[in-house]
Amino acid sequence: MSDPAPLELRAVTRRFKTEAGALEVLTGADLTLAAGEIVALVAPSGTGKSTLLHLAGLLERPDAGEVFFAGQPAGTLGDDARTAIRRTGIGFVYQFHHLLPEFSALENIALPQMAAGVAKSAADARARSLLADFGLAGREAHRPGRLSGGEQQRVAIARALANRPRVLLADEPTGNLDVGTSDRVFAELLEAVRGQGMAALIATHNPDLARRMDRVVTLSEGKVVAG
Ligand SMILES: Nc1ncnc2c1ncn2[C@@H]1O[C@H](COP(=O)(O)OP(=O)(O)OP(=O)(O)O)[C@@H](O)[C@H]1O
Repeated sequence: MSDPAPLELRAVTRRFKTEAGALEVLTGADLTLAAGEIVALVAPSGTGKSTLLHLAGLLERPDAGEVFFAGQPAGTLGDDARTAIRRTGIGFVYQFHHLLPEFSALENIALPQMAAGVAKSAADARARSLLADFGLAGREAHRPGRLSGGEQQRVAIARALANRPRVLLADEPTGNLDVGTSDRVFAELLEAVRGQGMAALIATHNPDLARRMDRVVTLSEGKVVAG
């Protein structure tokens, strides 16, 4: 039998209570990420991209349907087991870097590894190597406030890759950068994801960036369809 997909959302539904009544944002949406596949999620504002990423990242539970992580139905797991998967199996990159301002670039990348049980010396070595990969050798001791926007986002990407997750989820990962910087940082992100053989789901409003991925999907009436 072939290995299970790194990530599969099967018939997931998510509804919210609003003043106007119940809003069903996802209505039985299906999406499978094959091993090593990089999928772009391009859909108009408010159609449920972040909601889908929150379900995929085990940050929220669907109201119906199931999310499978490496074949395991995540709905059957308790919060501690889901947190453990989030910590080591899934990397997250957001539009705004969300780095810890009081810690150095190196510490921001080493800390999530140590939280996952890696010894400090090994975590520091991996952080140094990732910073070098992203052209940031020499910036190890800088706090985020002393880095440019592009550099901050590179550190955030390096942090997401630090535990060698199977799956990367990103919500407008370069949406906060100017066009030229966004282009370069995005290329580096794709190269790193491909280099590690990870599967990725990346939401973007930028059609040029979407075209560089393996497949484009969109959201229509609460379902995932080809983009
Ligand atoms: N916690 C919540 N409570 C109520 N409504 C919510 C909640 N989260 C999201 N929504 C609603 O669900 C819909 C989809 O939101 P979501 O953030 O997933 O959209 P999006 O496609 O990511 O939008 P954008 O591109 O603007 O970030 C929106 O109408 C939003 O107002």
